[in-house]
Amino acid sequence: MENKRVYFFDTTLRDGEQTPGVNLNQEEKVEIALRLEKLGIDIIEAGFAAASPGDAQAIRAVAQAVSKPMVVSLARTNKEDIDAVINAIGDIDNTGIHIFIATSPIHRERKLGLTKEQVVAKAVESVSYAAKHFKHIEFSCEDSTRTELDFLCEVAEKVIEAGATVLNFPDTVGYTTPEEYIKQFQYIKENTAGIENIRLSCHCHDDLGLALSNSIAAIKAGVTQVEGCINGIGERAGNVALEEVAALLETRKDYYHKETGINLKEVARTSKLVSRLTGIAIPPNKAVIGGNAFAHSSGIHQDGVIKDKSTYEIMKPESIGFHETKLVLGKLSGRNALKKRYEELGYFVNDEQLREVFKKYKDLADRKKEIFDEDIIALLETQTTKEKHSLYSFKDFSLQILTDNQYRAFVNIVHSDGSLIEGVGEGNGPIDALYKGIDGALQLEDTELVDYKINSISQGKDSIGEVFVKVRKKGSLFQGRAINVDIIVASANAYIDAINRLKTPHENLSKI
Ligand SMILES: CC(=O)SCCNC(=O)CCNC(=O)[C@H](O)C(C)(C)COP(=O)(O)OP(=O)(O)OC[C@H]1O[C@@H](n2cnc3c(N)ncnc32)[C@H](O)[C@@H]1OP(=O)(O)O
Ligand SMILES: CC(C)C(=O)C(=O)O
Ligand SMILES: [Mg+2]
Repeated sequence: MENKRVYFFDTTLRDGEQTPGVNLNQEEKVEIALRLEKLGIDIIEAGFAAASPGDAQAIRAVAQAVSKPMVVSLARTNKEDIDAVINAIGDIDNTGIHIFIATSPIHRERKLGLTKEQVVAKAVESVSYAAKHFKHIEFSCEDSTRTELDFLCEVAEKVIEAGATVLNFPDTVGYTTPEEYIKQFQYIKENTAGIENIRLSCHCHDDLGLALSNSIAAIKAGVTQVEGCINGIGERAGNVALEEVAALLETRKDYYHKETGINLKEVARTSKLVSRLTGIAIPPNKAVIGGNAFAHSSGIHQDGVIKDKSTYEIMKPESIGFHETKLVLGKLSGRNALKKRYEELGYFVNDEQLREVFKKYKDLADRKKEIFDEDIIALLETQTTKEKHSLYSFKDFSLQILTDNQYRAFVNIVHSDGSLIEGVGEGNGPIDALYKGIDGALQLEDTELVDYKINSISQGKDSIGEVFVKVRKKGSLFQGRAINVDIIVASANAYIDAINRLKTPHENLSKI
């Protein structure tokens, strides 16, 4: 009967630590291991005991800290490395060893300087020695995918005889293809005596972006253990991301018919922890765990998701521990997404308001990369303010630089009856010139600007500027407010907003 259970072997603490720049101390390894236990990982490779006394201690600490997963350490085919593992964890229950040697011609000849016979001899000798101390012995033929198939079978057969219980055939340099990897496993299964009693394992690197495809191909070929790292970290382009394998087997259970021990709800938490402790950021577009994995930004997709999430989501964000689907507002969003976001923020807009605010929204989105909640609230608030006070509206302006700080502004304002009013003003800086131009256009002789404030409403250098002004006329104060990505336009609109209020006296701020 086909074996349905796929065992998850996590090597975040060993191959993951081989990510350039990553260095995990004992406490960090234990913290990650405890999280991996919650995730439901079957085997944790906690390090390489011979690498340093600190790593040996960390492996021991991990083995003492977790109770369910088996803990193993990597070792080369020499007595010193194996002794380092025995000393680190040999006395702790539920531990094992992972011994490897490269088998490909390039590694044998150029790296190890060993013949095929010598490689076999080292493999057999080390496995036999380790078998005196461990029941669980994984053996890996490093660079298996560039190794002669018959030689792989020969090594496999000999280490099985010597006591290996798991055989791993790594695609060390991310070289194989799914079809080729399947054929490799089929060949090994058909031509290696004793292989039927052995757990077969795959270990895929992502140099050509095929780590997931190759791992899943291996599983299709009958492999029952998959090795990888959380967030796909690891040597060079990294290892297969285990969360991707788990999500794939779960989401396409209808196709693969496999069982795992993985609790997918722990994926997001585990991924964040590994990212934080390794310092390796998760790219936003990363499958399953990226910040955009459950974010929708285009109007047609957002509309579909509002109507039924399954239109564009094949997994539920909650099922892997994320909070919710995100509709990201931007240039490509439509009315339905904007309306929904307003509702979520507690603003209920009618169709007419939505039509009007949507025009402004698109205008803003053309100029601004990211639209934040503050932006759209501000759009709505100026919209409703404008609906109330609209005697004058600002049309446009142009500026001339005269000398140093001296500017001349040409201002066009539209009266509610449709007539155009022009004004020219000179001042100290662009805003002063602009305001003098507005004063000139509207003949505001007895008004005085008493306050001017500018804030950035949202985030980023293209954020919206919010301008507040206070204008005094005959002892009364009138406030104006406006927003725009262009702070000069915001300044003009805020001033005209105050003037509009001034022309409707019951809206004044205070009597002084
Ligand atoms: C595919 C993989 O990811 S394999 C795991 C890779 N991980 C690591 O290397 C991290 C930990 N490594 C280390 O800390 C160090 O490399 C150590 C402590 C293990 C060894 O350090 P050193 O003794 O200084 O050797 P160095 O790293 O320079 O060279 C590796 C040696 O191991 C030999 N070697 C490599 N693989 C094996 C193997 N599987 N079995 C036996 N010998 C091996 C190499 O031929 C080389 O031998 P040489 O010194 O006789 O030329
Ligand atoms: C040690 C082995 C399993 C390895 O990491 C590889 O071959 O990539
Ligand atoms: Mg590796």
